Amino acid sequence: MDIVVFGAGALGSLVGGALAGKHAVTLVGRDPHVARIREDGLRISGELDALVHPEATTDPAGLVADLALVTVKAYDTAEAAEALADGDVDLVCSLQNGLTEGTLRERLGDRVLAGTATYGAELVDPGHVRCTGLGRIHVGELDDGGSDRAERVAAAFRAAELDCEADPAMARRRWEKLAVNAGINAVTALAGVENGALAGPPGARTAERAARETARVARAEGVDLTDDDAVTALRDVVDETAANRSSMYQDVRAGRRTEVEAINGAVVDLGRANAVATPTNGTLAELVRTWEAARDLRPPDAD
Ligand SMILES: NC(=O)C1=CN([C@@H]2O[C@H](COP(=O)(O)OP(=O)(O)OC[C@H]3O[C@@H](n4cnc5c(N)ncnc54)[C@H](OP(=O)(O)O)[C@@H]3O)[C@@H](O)[C@H]2O)C=CC1
Ligand SMILES: CC(C)(CO)C(=O)C(=O)O
Repeated sequence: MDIVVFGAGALGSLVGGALAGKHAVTLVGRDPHVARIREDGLRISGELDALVHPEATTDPAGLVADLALVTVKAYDTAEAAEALADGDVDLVCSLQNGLTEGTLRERLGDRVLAGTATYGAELVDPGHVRCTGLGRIHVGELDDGGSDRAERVAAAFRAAELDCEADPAMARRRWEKLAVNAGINAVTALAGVENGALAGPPGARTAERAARETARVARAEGVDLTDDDAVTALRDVVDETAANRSSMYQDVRAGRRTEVEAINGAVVDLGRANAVATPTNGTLAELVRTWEAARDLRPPDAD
């Protein structure tokens, strides 16, 4: 399968590098990371160990592939969609956090599949990505149901020894992941703690309130996700990734813009549209925005 990975940062390099052992992979990213890959290959360390030689480019124009994986940060999704629309890709699958598939579908139509990833990845140096935790990738149709094309994508991932399955209930899966991220990411980023610090009070209280709010918004959107489902998923991830720093914590430590708008901000926006109160997500979003604003990391049109 010819695969383009659009956004060869941490997650894109890990997944794209793993796929490169079995498929023709092109990573689309930035220098110096791309330049190093072209010179010496891509080193994968940590829970996975490989040296692979995928194609790599900084030029997003004219991409041709059977499958394009989208692994840019949520706030770069529209730009990724625009670049892919100018190319010739049969299928597009997001592995991003946040409900980004709508933005992709607006520009790319029904070529877009939904996806979630719980592998942990950190970019160590140009040309070197570390797998900080094994996880699972789920792919499927945005509006649920079985899907031959999702099965083909999952089989291609499994052929490269990635843990992946096609999920006929991706709407629930995406909202469950959003509830987990709404609970973990902002709390760990603001408190400066690893995920395991949310295993008990006081952190667990805030995280679980945010997850429950997200489940209520999911149900208002027609997705069958109970409060208990959301809290159980949160607790499972806290346990499984206890030593991990969440991606938002990593962004804060690095002084980078976060994905708060696609996570807690999205819960608040969709809650407002459905008359569902989301006070905890609202407070978490405002606190992260305050941190971003103090460092001039907010987009120009942000309030
Ligand atoms: N890292 C992880 O463990 C996990 C990440 N995720 C999700 O996956 C997504 C990606 O996360 P992560 O890999 O950590 O983020 P990174 O910032 O490491 O990777 C994104 C990369 O895409 C690049 N990029 C953005 N736009 C373009 C463009 N137009 N052309 C070329 N390159 C571009 C970025 O470059 P630049 O910064 O210079 O714009 C960056 O290198 C996020 O939604 C995240 O929440 C989900 C699960 C786990
Ligand atoms: C599941 C979790 C919280 C693991 O850290 C994640 O997806 C992230 O850090 O963005």
